[in-house]
Amino acid sequence: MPNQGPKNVVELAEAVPKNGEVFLKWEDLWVRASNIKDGSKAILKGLTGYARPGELLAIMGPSGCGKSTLLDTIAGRLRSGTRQSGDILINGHKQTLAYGTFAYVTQDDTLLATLTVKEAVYYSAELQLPNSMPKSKKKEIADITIKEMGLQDAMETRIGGWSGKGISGGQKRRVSICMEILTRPKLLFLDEPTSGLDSAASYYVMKTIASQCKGRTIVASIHQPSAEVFALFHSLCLLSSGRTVYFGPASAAIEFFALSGFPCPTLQNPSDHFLKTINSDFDQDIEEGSTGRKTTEEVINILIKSYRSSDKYNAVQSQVAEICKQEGEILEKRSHVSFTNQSFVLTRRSFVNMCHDLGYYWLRLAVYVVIAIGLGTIYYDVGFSTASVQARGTMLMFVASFITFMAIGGFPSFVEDLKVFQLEKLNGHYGSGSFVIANTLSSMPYLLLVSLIPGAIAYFLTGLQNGVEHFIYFVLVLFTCMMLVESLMMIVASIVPNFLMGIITGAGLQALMILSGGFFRLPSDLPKPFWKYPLHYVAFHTYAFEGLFKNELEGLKIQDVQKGKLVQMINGEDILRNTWQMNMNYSKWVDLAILLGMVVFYRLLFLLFVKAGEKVKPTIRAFISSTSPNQINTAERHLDEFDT
Ligand SMILES: Nc1ncnc2c1ncn2[C@@H]1O[C@H](COP(=O)(O)OP(=O)(O)OP(=O)(O)O)[C@@H](O)[C@H]1O
Repeated sequence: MPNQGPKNVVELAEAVPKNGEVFLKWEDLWVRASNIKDGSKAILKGLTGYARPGELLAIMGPSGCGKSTLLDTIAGRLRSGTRQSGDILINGHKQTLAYGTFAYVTQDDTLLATLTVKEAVYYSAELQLPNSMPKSKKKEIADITIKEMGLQDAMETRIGGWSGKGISGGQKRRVSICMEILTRPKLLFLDEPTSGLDSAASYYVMKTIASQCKGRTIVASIHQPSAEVFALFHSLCLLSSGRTVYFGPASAAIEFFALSGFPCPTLQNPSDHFLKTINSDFDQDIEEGSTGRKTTEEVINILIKSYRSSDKYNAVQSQVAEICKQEGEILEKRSHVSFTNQSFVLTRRSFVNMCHDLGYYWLRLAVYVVIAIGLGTIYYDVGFSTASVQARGTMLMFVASFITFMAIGGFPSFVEDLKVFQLEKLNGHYGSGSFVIANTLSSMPYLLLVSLIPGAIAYFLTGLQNGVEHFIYFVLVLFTCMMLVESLMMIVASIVPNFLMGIITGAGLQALMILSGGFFRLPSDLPKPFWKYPLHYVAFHTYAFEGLFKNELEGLKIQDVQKGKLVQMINGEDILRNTWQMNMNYSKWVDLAILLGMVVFYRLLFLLFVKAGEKVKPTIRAFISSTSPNQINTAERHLDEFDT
């Protein structure tokens, strides 16, 4: 049975710290969106309503009527490009919803495709449930929640996504809900929790959600609920083009429509009737009692007028005034799992994800092995003649630039990771620092493998300088360069929103760095502005070429043979200085140290960009809400009111 009944819910409620109940009210809420193409338009037009503990409030309306915008606005996560005005009070106070005081299930399912349902929920439980709770208890809560969402049969199935088929869309929806209700939040927002679910699954999911209402405030936007699901709602907020058509007890909506002249036909699902009546996207005339047919726009206006003159409207106003008077507790931010624990759990999760995802490293390993064999056969046993100097140089250049360049191949997988991170960060599960640490640590063993195996094949087939130290140095430079390319791509991903544009940008940046690295044009021949200063010194390829060349030629004697006779032995150091114009004032280890320093710098830069985004967005939001009464100016209001 998917629903384990209220017993488990009560047990779980006791397992998490008890917070106070949450009363939410919004009054005269206006939201306008501005974009270059359409100019400025009102999305929400003077909405007033409330949500109370112990109740499930459903926001319904045709597609595009503003359901998600209303949820986002009351949850304090309105997207950029929008302005709002009006009051939103939580327990009678203007307060920002902090971590642990609420949960938000978004409309899109952003999940790690390679994890199984069980893994995804277990890791989420470890990340969200308090440090003090034993691991066994966290697992128990995760198991119960999985069962409540009817996912017990899919526990061992991969979630799946762009890289392969996994659970169904409806099951993904349930996994997303599952992960957000693990902490049994006092305030829960759900944006279309039943989209993609069949009618039975919708019913069970909504029944589970409704069964958790005790002491909790739940607001859900919903499309087309069945009659059985509709019966689970306590209150209904019906919207049309950002205006309230009805707000009040869900059970009284049928009567309201009937009294307004649009009775629900017998045997018709009430929610179907409501949505059909107020959907102006397909302007069909609607029969109204004895007065004949009306356009949908006319019908909506009749309903809005009818609502504003009804006792339901007055009841909402007095309920809102009542809630305003109750000065309840300020919601306390729940403490996060410790930073060390977050990093540890995320590292494990990321390691498993990388292992399961063929595209992250395994495919790259296979391609690198093929390329390494190719390199090894082309430069097979390169020898010690003067001709070998050029061969060694081009072979090392290929390794330092083109092999590392292909580390870009992991970008699509990283972009998927980043989406999950951004959502979980928004929901407050963990911070950017632990994500960066986890991603760095989990990728290291794979990068080492990807550098070691193909590196060894290419190194020994080519017959590069003998000695363990030389080989280890070669692998370390390859490993560090790959980390650098990955770090560079992380920075690109945090700035460029689109994955194709990200690949093009990352490839372009690397091409510029390869050009200025001192191989294709010797350092002294590089044009001074830009190519030499600063690019030659900024490009990591400069230090990679320098380190690998020094590693190969220092201590090596090159035989200058002419007409079968050995004319002279040339010192590798002389070749480095005179032919390749290498800076010999410092050792190859300094080059490696510079490369490692760059890895740290790039990762910190990524963290900074993510943090900057984190800081800027709330500041903008705070600015919007602090100046909210004047944000939508009077002229705009008049225009919108005229519209309504
Ligand atoms: N930031 C924005 N900029 C411009 N327009 C926006 C913005 N956010 C929302 N809109 C527009 O506002 C309207 C309402 O959007 P919203 O996502 O709230 O609708 P919805 O009722 O949740 O729709 P659906 O049921 O299809 O998800 C839509 O026409 C949408 O295009």
